[in-house]
Amino acid sequence: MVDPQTAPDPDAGSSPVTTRAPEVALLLRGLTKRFGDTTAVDRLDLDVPRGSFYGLVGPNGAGKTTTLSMATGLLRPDAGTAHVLGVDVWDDPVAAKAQIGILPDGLRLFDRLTGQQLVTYAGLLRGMDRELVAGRTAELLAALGLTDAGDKLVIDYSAGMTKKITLACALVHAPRLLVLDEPFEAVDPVSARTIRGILEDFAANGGTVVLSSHVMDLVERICTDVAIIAAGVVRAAGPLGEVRAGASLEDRFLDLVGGRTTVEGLAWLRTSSD
Ligand SMILES: Nc1ncnc2c1ncn2[C@@H]1O[C@H](COP(=O)(O)OP(=O)(O)OP(=O)(O)O)[C@@H](O)[C@H]1O
Repeated sequence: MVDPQTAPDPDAGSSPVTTRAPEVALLLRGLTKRFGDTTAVDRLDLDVPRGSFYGLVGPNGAGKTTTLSMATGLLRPDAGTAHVLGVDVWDDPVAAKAQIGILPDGLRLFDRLTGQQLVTYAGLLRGMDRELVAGRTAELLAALGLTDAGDKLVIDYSAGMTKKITLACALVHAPRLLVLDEPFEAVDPVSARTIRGILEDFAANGGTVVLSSHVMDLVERICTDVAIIAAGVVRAAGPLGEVRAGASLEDRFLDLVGGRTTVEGLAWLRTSSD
C-alpha cells in the first residue's frame, strides 16, 4: 500500500501531501464524465474521511453511479482523479482495487455459478488462499442467511438474495473501503438489519463505507457524513448534522435539488371522477 502521508496531491503537482491525505479514504478531485451531450459528472470534488459511513444521495440521473464507477476503477473519467487511501485509482488500479470492495449497481454476475461458487470465485480472483476463501465464504453465507441457498444457482436467486451474495463477494477479501450502490434495495427488513450490523461493525473497526441510496430515513439513521449530488455536482457535503442544518435530510435534499413539484393534471387517475 502506498503511504497516504507521502501520496501525491492531485492539486499540488508532484509535491507530497503533508496534512490532508492520511485521514481521507476516498479523495475525488475534478471528476468529470460526459456521455455525448450529457455531462453526467461535472468537476466533482469529494473527501470521504477514513472510518466514516458516507451516504451519497441525489435524484435519479444525478450521477451517483457514474461517480462511484469512476472512483472504483470501473469507468475511466474524462478528467479528474480518484485516490483510495492515497493510491491513484487510475495510475495504479491493482493496488487501489486491493483496498476496495464494490457492490455495483446492475453489473452482470456469473449467475450460472452457485452462491457459494460465486463468492469463492471472487476470493480466488483476489489471489486469496483456497482454504481461507472457503472459511470466509461459509462465514459470509451464514451471516447473510444464505447458507441454505449456497448450493443454488445465483440466476435463481431473488433480487434481495442477489444483492446479499454480491455483498459477500465485495467483503470476502477484507477491503478497507466498501463502495456500495444501493445496498439495501430489494432487501427485506431482517436482512437489512443484518447488513447494517455488518457494515457498522466494519466502519467501527477502521473500515470506510460509501453508499448511495434514495432512502433518506435510512441515510439519516446510519450515515455519519453525506453528500447531496444533483446534475453531476456536489450541492452539499460533510458531517450529517452540518448538511441537514437543523432540517430533515429530505427537506434539505428537496431545498437543494429543487424537486418540489405540485402534481396537477392526471385527473383521469382519480377514481372519484368516474
Ligand atoms: N452508459 C451511459 N451512456 C449514456 N448515458 C449514461 C450512461 N450512464 C449514465 N448515463 C447518464 O448519465 C447521467 C447520470 O447517470 P447515473 O446512472 O450516474 O445517475 P444516478 O444518480 O446513479 O441515477 P439513479 O439514482 O437513477 O440510479 C444520466 O443522465 C444518465 O442518463
